[in-house]
Order: sequence, then structure tokens, then C-alpha cells
Amino acid sequence: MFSEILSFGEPMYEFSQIKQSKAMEPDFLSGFGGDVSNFAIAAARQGANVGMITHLGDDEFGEQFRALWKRESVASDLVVSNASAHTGVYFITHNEEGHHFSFLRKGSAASLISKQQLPVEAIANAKLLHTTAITQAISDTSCDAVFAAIELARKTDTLVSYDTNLRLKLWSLNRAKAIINETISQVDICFPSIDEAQLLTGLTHADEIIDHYLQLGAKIVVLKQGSEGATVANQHERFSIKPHKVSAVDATAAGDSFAGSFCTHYVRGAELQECLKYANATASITITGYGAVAPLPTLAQVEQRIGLS
Ligand SMILES: Nc1ncnc2c1ncn2[C@@H]1O[C@H](COP(=O)(O)OP(=O)(O)O)[C@@H](O)[C@H]1O
Ligand SMILES: O=C(O)C(=O)C[C@H](O)[C@H](O)COP(=O)(O)O
Repeated sequence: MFSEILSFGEPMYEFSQIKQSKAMEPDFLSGFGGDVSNFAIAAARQGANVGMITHLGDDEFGEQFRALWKRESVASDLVVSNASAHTGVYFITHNEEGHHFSFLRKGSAASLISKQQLPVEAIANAKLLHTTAITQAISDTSCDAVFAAIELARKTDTLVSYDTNLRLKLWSLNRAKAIINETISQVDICFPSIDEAQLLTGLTHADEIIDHYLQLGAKIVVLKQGSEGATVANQHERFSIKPHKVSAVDATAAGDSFAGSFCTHYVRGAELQECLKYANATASITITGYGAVAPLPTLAQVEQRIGLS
């Protein structure tokens, strides 16, 4: 059976810094991250039928990801294990400016993927393919694979969703600008966040950024505005939503869970404004716990937050 949503990119085993209560206690909590895996689990918890496209190392971290996806009902039948490379690892640390990522991912199994290894039939039969600028930044072969996957999806009427997640530890701003602009011109839904979009476009205001990305060719732009909420727009309509008032602990995966929730409700036929409401509520719950995956909410929790139950 084919998945209705496919998520393509690199899962990352996570070590997330927590406040140390006693001197000898460990101050990193292990967990799971990687923008596309976070997206897939967020979507599955919203009720989507979702699968991963990625390569893992033939190692303990890879095994743990397979077990995680099984528990979360994320399909891993398209996931390949590579005995000669490792699963990616990253660390989250916090300072007064927010959270920071450090990576151990060079030469990882996911970064070695090539376009010849894409699951052509599964992409053709999905309703939506999600991928990200991180998937393009990790290597040239992975970047080529993203463009090939988008081409396949467009030929077969599979929607393409794209998160512009900018990681300047992985590539230069000039290269990121060129690749991200070209990709946005080819996708159905793009999810820029305002601070990254300001860097990428040189524009300041939300409406200007949205207009810019619509003009480049994205059919739907969903601008994530952090603690200011979010805005969705296409050529005909535009809606903004205020953020929920929460006590934020760790903003890791706010954007991924937002996109996973938005796409789940979009492929099920919800209107743009409704998708925005679910995404905004999903992300507001995600940021109330440490790490990327543990705090991702279920559909019931999101509906309770929206006031539907
Ligand atoms: N402090 C906050 N309070 C409430 N909601 C928030 C807060 N920060 C983020 N969110 C929600 O999460 C979404 C994504 O967060 P943002 O930080 O913009 O994305 P990213 O993680 O991609 O940088 C926002 O659009 C908003 O809906
Ligand atoms: O940086 C990477 O390569 C990762 O994939 C690690 C993280 O799990 C996501 O980046 C979190 O994404 P946000 O939703 O933007 O907080």
C-alpha cells in the first residue's frame, strides 16, 4: 500500500540539553530529530498515512529510528540501511537567544542518497511529497535527488510541500538563496519562517515576503512568524492567525510540526484557514516540551487546544 504523504530527507539522532538539577546528573536527553522525521511523526499524530524516504546507517541509531517510526505508525518500507555510513547525530543547546544546533552528519547515510535511488512508484502514487532545504544542503547528490523527486511528483500530480529550513552551518547564504528560490518556483506549498526569509530575500515585512514567494511561483505560501503567529496565502486569499499563549520551553521542531499538521489537514481537503488553525495549535503544543519528538501533540490534543472538543 502506498503512503498518502511522503517525507524525504535526513533523520537525526538527538541530544538535547536540559537544565542540570544536580552536578553529577547527565545534562543531555537523548531523542529523535531531523526536520523530515519530525514532520512525518507530527503528521502521523494528526492522523495522516505517512512514510519516510531516507537512508540510515546500519547502526544502533538507525535501529532506534526504525523502532520509533513503527511505534508512531510512520511507514519505513522505503527506508534503506547503508552498512558503510552512519546515521546523523545532532545536539541542541540553549542560550539567551534561543536554541542552537551542532551536527555530526558529514558523510552520513542520508547525505549519500542519489537521484537514481528514489522510489519512483511511491512518489507517483502519493498525494503529497514533503522535502526541505536541509535535504538539499547536506550534499550535492541529495540536492539533485530533491530536484528529481520534485520533477517526478509534478509529472504525476503529487503535491509538493517544501520547508525552507535554513542551516548556514551546512551551506553558504548565496548558495542557499539560489537553490531555495529555484525550488520555491516549483512547489505547491512552501513554509518559510520570517527570520530566515528576511535573510534570504532582504525584505522585512510579512506581506512583502509572501508576495515575493507567490511571484516566484509557489501556489501557497505559509509564513511562520514565531511568537507572532502565522499567515497563509495564495493568489486569491490571505489569512493570519495569532499565536496561542503558552509557556515556551524549547522551540525545536515548532516549524516541522506546524508543516506536518498543515499538510495532513490540507490533503484531507480542509480550507487554508482551517489548516492554519490546526498547524498553529500543533506548534504551540510542540514548544512546551524539550526535544523534537516527545512533545508533538495528537489530533485530540490539538482539537482540545482549538476548542473543538
Ligand atoms: N512563542 C510562541 N508562542 C506560540 N506559538 C508559537 C511560538 N513560537 C512559535 N509558535 C508557533 O510555531 C510556528 C512555527 O514557529 P517558528 O519559530 O516561526 O518556525 P521555525 O521553527 O520553522 O523557525 C509559529 O508560526 C507559531 O504558530
Ligand atoms: O537542523 C537539522 O538538520 C535538523 O533536522 C534538526 C532539527 O530536528 C530540526 O531542524 C528542527 O526544525 P525546526 O522545526 O526548524 O525547529
